[in-house]
Amino acid sequence: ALHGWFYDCDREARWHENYPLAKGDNQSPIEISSKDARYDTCLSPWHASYDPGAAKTILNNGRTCRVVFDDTFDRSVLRGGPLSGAYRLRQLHLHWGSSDDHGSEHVVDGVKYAAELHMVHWNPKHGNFAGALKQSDGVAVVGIFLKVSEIDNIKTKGKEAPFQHFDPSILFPKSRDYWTYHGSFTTPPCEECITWILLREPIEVSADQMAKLRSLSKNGENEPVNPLVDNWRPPQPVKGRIVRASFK
Ligand SMILES: CC[C@H](C)CCC(=O)Nc1ccc(S(N)(=O)=O)cc1
Ligand SMILES: [Zn+2]
Repeated sequence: ALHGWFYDCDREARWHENYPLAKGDNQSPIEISSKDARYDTCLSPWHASYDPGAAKTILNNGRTCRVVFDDTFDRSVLRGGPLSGAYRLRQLHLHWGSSDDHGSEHVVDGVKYAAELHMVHWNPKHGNFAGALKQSDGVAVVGIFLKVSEIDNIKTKGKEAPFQHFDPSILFPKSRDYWTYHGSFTTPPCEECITWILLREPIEVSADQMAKLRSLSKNGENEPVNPLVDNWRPPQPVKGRIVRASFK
């Protein structure tokens, strides 16, 4: 992006100086209050059909760890839930803290999770991703909370899954229960083009896996080490938006 932007607190409050949308009325993330969410019986279940062969690369862009997928055709798609039509999976990435007690972007009943996984999909009826960003129904992001499992007292050996055959639907928790609301990118330019689908059930990751995330650096090779942690935006004003729940 032309203008650099940063996460440390006071800097986030200044994003709007170069990215006016950051002060919009539909910004993300938000605080989810489960008691204020409205159970909507009309909400249908969401379905993902992902092709593991669509996974291409994993990269550290200095702001997050991102896995990109081939989205040149309807190869890995998300449909149903609050969405109409099939949305193409473009990339997934994470936001995490410097310790297990914070790191997620959305906060649920005051609970911050250690990390939050975002699976970013776009609506092909808008031609391409850049076009989809300009539409309020252009993008759908599935947000999945990560909490550190208790079983971490006993060291578990993590398996390395090759990314060429990586099926992201393995990351989905058992329950498909979700909250949905209309919001924005949580990083500049903060377009308000996102239908958020936040899964209620977090998935468990080991302390080793969290430590792996925290071992990534913001800096490039042969530069002073600058740990890539705390890459989360704080909750933004709800401004009267309704959060719907797919469950009672
Ligand atoms: C304007 C073009 C844009 C920089 C293209 C790159 C991109 O995909 N950005 C992006 C995607 C998802 C989120 S989030 N965290 O899921 O809301 C935040 C930013
Ligand atoms: Zn994100």
